[in-house]
Amino acid sequence: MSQSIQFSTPSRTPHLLHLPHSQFNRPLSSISFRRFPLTTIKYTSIRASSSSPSPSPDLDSSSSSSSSSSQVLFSPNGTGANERSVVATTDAAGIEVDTVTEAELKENGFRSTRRTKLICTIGPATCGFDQLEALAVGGMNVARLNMCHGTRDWHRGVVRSVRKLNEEKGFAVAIMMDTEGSEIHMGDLGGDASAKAEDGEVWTFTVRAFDSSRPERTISVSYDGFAEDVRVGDELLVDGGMVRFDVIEKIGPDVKCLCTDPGLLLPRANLTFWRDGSLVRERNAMLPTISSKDWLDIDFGIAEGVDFIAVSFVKSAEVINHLKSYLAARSRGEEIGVIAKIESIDSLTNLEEIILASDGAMVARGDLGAQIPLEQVPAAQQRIVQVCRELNKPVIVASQLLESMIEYPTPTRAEVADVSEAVRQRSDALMLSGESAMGQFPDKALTVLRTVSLRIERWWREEERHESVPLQAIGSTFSDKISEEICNSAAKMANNLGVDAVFVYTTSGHMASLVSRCRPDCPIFAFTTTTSVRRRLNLQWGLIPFRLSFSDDMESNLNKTFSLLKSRGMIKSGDLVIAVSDMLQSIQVMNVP
Ligand SMILES: Nc1ncnc2c1ncn2[C@@H]1O[C@H](COP(=O)(O)OP(=O)(O)O)[C@@H](O)[C@H]1O
Ligand SMILES: C=C(OP(=O)(O)O)C(=O)O
Ligand SMILES: [K+]
Ligand SMILES: [Mg+2]
Repeated sequence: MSQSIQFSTPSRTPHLLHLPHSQFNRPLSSISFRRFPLTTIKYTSIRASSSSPSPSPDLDSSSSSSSSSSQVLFSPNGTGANERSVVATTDAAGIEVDTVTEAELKENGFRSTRRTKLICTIGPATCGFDQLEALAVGGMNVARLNMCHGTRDWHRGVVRSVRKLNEEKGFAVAIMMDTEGSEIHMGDLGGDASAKAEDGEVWTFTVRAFDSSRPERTISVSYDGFAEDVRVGDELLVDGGMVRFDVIEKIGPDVKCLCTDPGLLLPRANLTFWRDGSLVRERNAMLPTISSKDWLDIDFGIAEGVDFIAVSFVKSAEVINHLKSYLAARSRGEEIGVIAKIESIDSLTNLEEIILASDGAMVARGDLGAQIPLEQVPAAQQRIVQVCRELNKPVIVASQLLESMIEYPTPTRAEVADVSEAVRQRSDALMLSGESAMGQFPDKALTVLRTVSLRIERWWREEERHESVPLQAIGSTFSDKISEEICNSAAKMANNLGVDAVFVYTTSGHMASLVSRCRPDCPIFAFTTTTSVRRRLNLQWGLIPFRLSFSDDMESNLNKTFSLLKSRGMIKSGDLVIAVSDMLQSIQVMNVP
């Protein structure tokens, strides 16, 4: 027996309504001012136990709007080629689930699942198929490709391996392509892994390109205007201050610099120059956010079907809108999410409008810390996370989370505290950069993110620190407002009733994001109809995305889901579930039969 509230609209669920006037049978969208009487609140009860406990052809055929693959339920991190082939060949009802999630749900129950999502930058240390699989098994939700490094062929190889992993093992690892952007950076050191600059040495930074090997103590610079813009007396910072130089002389394309803070120069390291204590950024402001090379990379991303494009050095909402319309015109069908990287002063100035225009944001602390004083970075992080939460956009905290693990197998205590803080702020995702791209311990670094996330999330729940921050209303259409209210209520009910899980049935993924935004205590099982939406949902806090074909008949959907999940031991009779749906705009509370 379930208890339910349904917000019924005639266009969506005509069979639920008993409307007195024929005008009410007009589609919702065609009625402008008289929407309120159309929306009825209906208390009804649905028997969720009316069908057999195991999947049956009848159950599946009841979802008439579904595609022929309606029998297959994909979980977030699947495995089991055997089961897949059974499904493919017998067309029988089945479930595909990876050993990691399945074991987690079976052994420890719903509550044990990790809510914070994990992103790994893929590089030479992790680009092999087995290495990628190890990351997926270790909890990687999103693989990031930094187009600053590597060739397109190299990146294509990684994209295809991740896709193969998803197809063969049932994972839903999303791919995020990160643009190079046109800020100033060093060249690639002619193949050297690094170069050591010592105190008092004079180095040459030049806009000349080298045909053969790199001359001693010479660094090429990506930006042609460099020698022109820089002045004698300026301070030159590599990677926001990892190495420092004073500009002492300019000779044509060459700029002579005296090393004042020694350190390791890494290929393609970011360069900033400072004058009288302030960042010089006049010329940077004139560089395009998306360079011509970036546009080629974006075309590559569209062709390879990446899930997200992260835009480096965003300055305004305009560039995000521009890219989004480009993507809408080019990427037919499959949507690509645009993530704004907040890593410049301009992006902080225009934060709200940038985030509003984007599909998510990244706190890119590496470059941000080179553009604003380091002591301001934590407050900026807190603000970005908060604004994203308010505006319902996923937010990623990135860079140097476990930097020491590039070289060492265990993190510093300060790094663990930093990861904890990002989890405590309830950001959607944490990102590894060098730790997974070229570090010596990528799997161990991922394990640290996983275990720290789990522990801090548990602590949060044990302390019953339910959110007191009121979330502002964001829906613009009446239908969106209803969805938002349903999700807010569902999350509140879930906490108050101590339910085991919220189930959300969503086609676009929007309803799932609204539940995620409330950060309920229990995990959120998000059922969606396409693999691309399923992958995109994998970036958002608390969502365990499944692909499932479903109809607008919630009773049938619930019965089917219960059967499929029960048959694999992922839920059991008596578990308390709240189900919300965006087709029906309903909330139902029930025990699994
Ligand atoms: N595709 C790649 N190929 C080679 N090296 C890479 C790749 N991606 C990342 N790396 C290495 O990992 C380091 C850290 O990655 P990331 O933080 O994304 O880049 P950056 O240091 O340029 O901001 C890079 O400096 C680079 O040495
Ligand atoms: C994530 C960042 O960007 P990238 O690694 O591309 O410089 C950053 O600057 O923190
Ligand atoms: K980048
Ligand atoms: Mg950056």
